[in-house]
Amino acid sequence: MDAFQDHYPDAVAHCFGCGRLNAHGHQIKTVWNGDETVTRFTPEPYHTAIPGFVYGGLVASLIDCHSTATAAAAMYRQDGRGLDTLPPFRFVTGSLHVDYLKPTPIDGALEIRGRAVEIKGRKVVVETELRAGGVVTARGTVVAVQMPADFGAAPPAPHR
Ligand SMILES: CCCCCCCCCC(=O)SCCNC(=O)CCNC(=O)[C@H](O)C(C)(C)COP(=O)(O)OP(=O)(O)OC[C@H]1O[C@@H](n2cnc3c(N)ncnc32)[C@H](O)[C@@H]1OP(=O)(O)O
Repeated sequence: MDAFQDHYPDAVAHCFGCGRLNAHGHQIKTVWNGDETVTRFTPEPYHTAIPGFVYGGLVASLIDCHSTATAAAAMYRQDGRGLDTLPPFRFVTGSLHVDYLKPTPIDGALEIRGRAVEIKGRKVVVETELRAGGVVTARGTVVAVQMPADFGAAPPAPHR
């Protein structure tokens, strides 16, 4: 199944967390599962915080990009539009709140599930949980806001 991120226009496909055109990034892939959205991501050994456990910044990044993707998909769904129809919905993070409930083990796939709980104007609030081995280890709330027309007017920096 196509992921939401596979439909991001090239101009906004360079994000470190979710851009398919960022060779150094996480390139997460998110899909619908009923009313929820799901991303699966397997951390690498170098994503370590304390040996055996995932760096919290990675957890936040996964929740962030999963949630902005969920915001866009929820807006398309509300409008009854396909993910690649124009004009595209593009969301950036206005606010990212993460509660770290337990250490996240690094030795296996992580599952991130989210749900749009509010859609109002240009804003979508997304609640997201991250699980390791079926256990919720982090919970996030993201306020995603449709990207203003003048956002990201500069060309993307070249990747090295
Ligand atoms: C599809 C392609 C996407 C690819 C990229 C994925 C992105 C991945 C995640 C990121 O890393 S994005 C980069 C980090 N984020 C930023 O750099 C955003 C910087 N901030 C801004 O550009 C502006 O502050 C922002 C666009 C978020 C909001 O400014 P606006 O002037 O467009 O919003 P406005 O003030 O009109 O507020 C619209 C609604 O959002 C709400 N809002 C805005 N900022 C908020 C905030 N910080 N916290 C809570 N709510 C916020 C605001 O209250 C309001 O809600 P209500 O309609 O209910 O009143």
